[in-house]
Amino acid sequence: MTEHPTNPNETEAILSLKGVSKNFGAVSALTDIELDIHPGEIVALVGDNGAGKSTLVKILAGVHQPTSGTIRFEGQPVTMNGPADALKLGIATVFQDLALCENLDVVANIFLGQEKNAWHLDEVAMEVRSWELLNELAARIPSVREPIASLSGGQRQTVAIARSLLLEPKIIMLDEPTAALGVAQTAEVLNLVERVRDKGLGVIMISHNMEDVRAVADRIVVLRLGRNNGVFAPDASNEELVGAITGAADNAVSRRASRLSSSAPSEGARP
Ligand SMILES: Nc1ncnc2c1ncn2[C@@H]1O[C@H](COP(=O)(O)OP(=O)(O)OP(=O)(O)O)[C@@H](O)[C@H]1O
Repeated sequence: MTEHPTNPNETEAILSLKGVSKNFGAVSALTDIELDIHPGEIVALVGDNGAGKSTLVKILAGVHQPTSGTIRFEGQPVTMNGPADALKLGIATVFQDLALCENLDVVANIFLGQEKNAWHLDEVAMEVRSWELLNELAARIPSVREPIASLSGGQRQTVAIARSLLLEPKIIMLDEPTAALGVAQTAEVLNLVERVRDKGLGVIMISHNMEDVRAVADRIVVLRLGRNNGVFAPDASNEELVGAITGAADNAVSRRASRLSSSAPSEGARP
């Protein structure tokens, strides 16, 4: 893992959640979530199916509104009534489906949804900006005039990430960016995620792949049944992470946790 320039603990959080809950009717999808994201850090959000990861990402993307709790952006409490509000604040999201148009080329996809932008119809300016964004990510795209249909899974993810950087966000959320990618493409996308972090953005990455998470994350935040269930350093063992994710009652993880709770705080799990 590359060294990053700022120590998250010394910088103010860009995004800070306190006591965020979300109910869908009688279903409590999230309860009292606490989460801080600092500039220049990758926070992995992990949890089993139904743990609340997507709900949390949708709240931060402005798709859902929390039932209660406070979201602060750069210290100010904010309300996001829709995805446009999140984008305007500087929170970009790359959803798992990527939302790319197969038949359009890379430039058109990067500028998709920017129809009202002054430069939208300036083909040369758009192409130049597309190359800039891709070069910043050191992305390997053969031509920005290729239709998306001819690109690999990793290249598509790259285009979707480049597009999310167009509006110069401060936070980027990536939902399973390496799902369904092969080994080499996964490595390439993880390098890309690190470059986004090294630009000083706060990155939230949802993943089910603990190897990927440990490879790039600065902190691993576990959700279980809609609640915070521990924050781990990337050197946490698989056993610790799986224990927190599944809540396995009698295993090395729970025994370690009870041992730790009766002694001094440790560097490892902080449930
Ligand atoms: N629109 C909705 N209406 C009702 N319940 C919902 C809605 N969205 C999510 N839920 C419920 O909220 C809980 C959390 O779901 P969520 O999709 O956020 O979990 P997840 O961690 O993203 O799971 P997965 O890894 O399977 O995507 C689940 O019990 C789910 O059924």
